[in-house]
Amino acid sequence: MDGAPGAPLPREFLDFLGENGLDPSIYAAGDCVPRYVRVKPGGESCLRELEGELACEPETVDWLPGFYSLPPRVQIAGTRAYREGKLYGIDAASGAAVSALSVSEGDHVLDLCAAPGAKLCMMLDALGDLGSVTGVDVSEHRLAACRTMLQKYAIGDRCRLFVADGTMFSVIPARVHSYKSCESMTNEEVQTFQEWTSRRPWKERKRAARARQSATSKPRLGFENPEIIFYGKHSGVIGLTKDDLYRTVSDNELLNCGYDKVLVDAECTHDGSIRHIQKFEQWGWETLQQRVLNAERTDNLTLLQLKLLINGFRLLKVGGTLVYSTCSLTVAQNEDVVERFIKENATAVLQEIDAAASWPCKSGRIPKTLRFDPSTSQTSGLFVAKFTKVSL
Ligand SMILES: C[S@@+](CC[C@H](N)C(=O)[O-])C[C@H]1O[C@@H](n2cnc3c(N)ncnc32)[C@H](O)[C@@H]1O
Repeated sequence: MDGAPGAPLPREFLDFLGENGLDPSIYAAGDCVPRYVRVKPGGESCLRELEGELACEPETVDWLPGFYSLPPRVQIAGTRAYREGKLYGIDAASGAAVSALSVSEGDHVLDLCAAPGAKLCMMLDALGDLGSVTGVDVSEHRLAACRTMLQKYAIGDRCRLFVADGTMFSVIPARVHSYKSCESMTNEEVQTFQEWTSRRPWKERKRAARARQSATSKPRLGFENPEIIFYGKHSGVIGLTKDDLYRTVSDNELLNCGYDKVLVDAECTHDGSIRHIQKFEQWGWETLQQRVLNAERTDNLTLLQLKLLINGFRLLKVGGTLVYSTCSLTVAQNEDVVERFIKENATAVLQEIDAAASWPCKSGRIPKTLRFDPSTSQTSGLFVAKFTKVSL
């Protein structure tokens, strides 16, 4: 298989699609899927300038407010609007997954697989002047990129970021801490979190370096202690003690004080992402075998996806909303995971995504779940399921 652009997909990948009941023709749209950008609320004036710089007109995405489509091969990184943090690249199907969560002012939101963070940025914009977003990712360097994004787009005020295993993460929402912190603040001896700065005091940097060193000698997955790597001014962290921040509550208490909204945008084989698949033309098709097609990896992934979904749901309050999404189109990583999850979680109920009536997607194998496929949606491939937690 040569690496020429537009080269046919390799036999192994076609076999993978066949085994998973996927029609290879959905990839035929690959070269025509537009590039999407989201303009930050209030930044729409940059569109005229963008049109001049890119010599093409950004087209409004009718079904998704704030989104614009551009020709597939346009590069936005050199534009002024991008450099000045007025827009960022995010696929429209990803935007739909966030939209399905219906984040509103005052919500306390958990993003359990947050990095590199385009969806997290979109959720922060929806928060307004109240609430918080807690971003979690197991990959420190990917989450550091997410922190850079928050700083670039100046939207991190109500956000906190934890390097942690999402299958075990247990930090409670910011509103629960703030109640407790009033009591703990009376003891001046207790060390509390100060305003976040990238320039940490020498002692703290030394401690973090020691922690990092010992972490590299242990496998990262399975670690139990989350590490906070960023918190904004109004994220509810300042003034807390470490004990307060990392205080856990029982599963029963979580029913009342859990997160209002949870996004589980789970790690997956990325086979629905046409741009991701195209990258293997440069990386070499043999790496596709290891990173996408390997059956053992897929089995481990489906287990990871289920565990992430179960833990995300555990941290959701009664009446709250959880969205599960992947950029794989295989049934094993989507409907099968959803089915197993519902079977084991009696309080989880699938919800209709009302806004989807105008979206260019199809129903998944399970009613109320959705599939965006590149050929019909003109977006990257994505699966979305929305749940609520009912009390029994
Ligand atoms: C599909 S990406 C998330 C994309 C992200 N939501 C966005 O919009 O930019 C999946 C992420 O899951 C993370 N991940 C993998 N295993 C994890 C785990 N056990 N806990 C938390 N995050 C995990 C990966 O590091 C990766 O960043």
